[in-house]
Amino acid sequence: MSSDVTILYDSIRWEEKALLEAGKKNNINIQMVDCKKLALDLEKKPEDYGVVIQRCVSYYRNLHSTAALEGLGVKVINCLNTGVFAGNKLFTHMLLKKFGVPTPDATVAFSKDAALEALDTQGFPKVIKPTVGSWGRLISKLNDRDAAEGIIESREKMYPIYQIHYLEEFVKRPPRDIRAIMVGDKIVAAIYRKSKHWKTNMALGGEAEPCKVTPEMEEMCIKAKNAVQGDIVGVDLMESDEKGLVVHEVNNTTEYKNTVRVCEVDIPSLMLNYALNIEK
Ligand SMILES: Nc1ncnc2c1ncn2[C@@H]1O[C@H](COP(=O)(O)OP(=O)(O)OP(=O)(O)O)[C@@H](O)[C@H]1O
Repeated sequence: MSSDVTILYDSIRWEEKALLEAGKKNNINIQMVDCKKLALDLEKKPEDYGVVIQRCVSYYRNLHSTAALEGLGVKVINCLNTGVFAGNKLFTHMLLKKFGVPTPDATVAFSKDAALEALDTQGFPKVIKPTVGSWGRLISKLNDRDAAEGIIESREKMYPIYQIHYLEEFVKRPPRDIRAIMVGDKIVAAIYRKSKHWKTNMALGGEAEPCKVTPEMEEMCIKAKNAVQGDIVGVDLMESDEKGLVVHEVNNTTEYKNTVRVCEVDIPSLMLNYALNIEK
């Protein structure tokens, strides 16, 4: 079967089902491909993919299947560079700075001792994040040296990626952050993620409310998307008491279920139409 758009997934969430439904509704010829069942002959371009919308949850599967398909000449949204850049909080931080997008101040340290020394100098609280990860996992607030010592020591026993100690200023802000969904150069919808916990992720029990898009927010999100060379991304922002809006993350395989629910915008149709119209 040849298709106009391929949805590449490794687990079917609400978002992937919604893309399939939107394809039917808009008469777009789409196919769903389970990446776990895929074996790509790297010597031969697959004929029938059309534009691929990359939806794999697994970081490694996502990155490597994008690399293979893009290398074979298939257009993938988002591209490999976006997977690499947006998939890593340190890489994103450097690019946001380069493109003039306000972002929380950060320090990267390459050993426990160096991290603790930086914390002793800069003070507390700080937020420590794995450079690769999502849903708020393994992100901790370091309130004092005792907490920092324990958390950083346990990270030293984990996979090498967790030994890259990425430390952010703790941003004082209202008890919420913002997720803005960008399709091309437009924020198609945005939500506040409110929570009693300092981590406002939906996966950790945050609640969604519609957020009004301002020109300032849109301009900042376009820059953030371009910084990581993205097409369809979720930009996460905080309203810092000191600095105003700051971008803390760009998601290259963004979830949008709650944004659709509270904003009533047909994001899956907008995504498919964008994919169809993109220059191949
Ligand atoms: N520097 C910070 N200061 C204060 N709060 C922060 C800071 N960084 C993140 N947070 C809070 O912690 C939450 C998780 O952080 P972040 O978005 O970086 O993690 P994540 O694992 O990539 O989550 P997701 O993939 O769901 O966006 C944010 O939604 C925000 O509420």
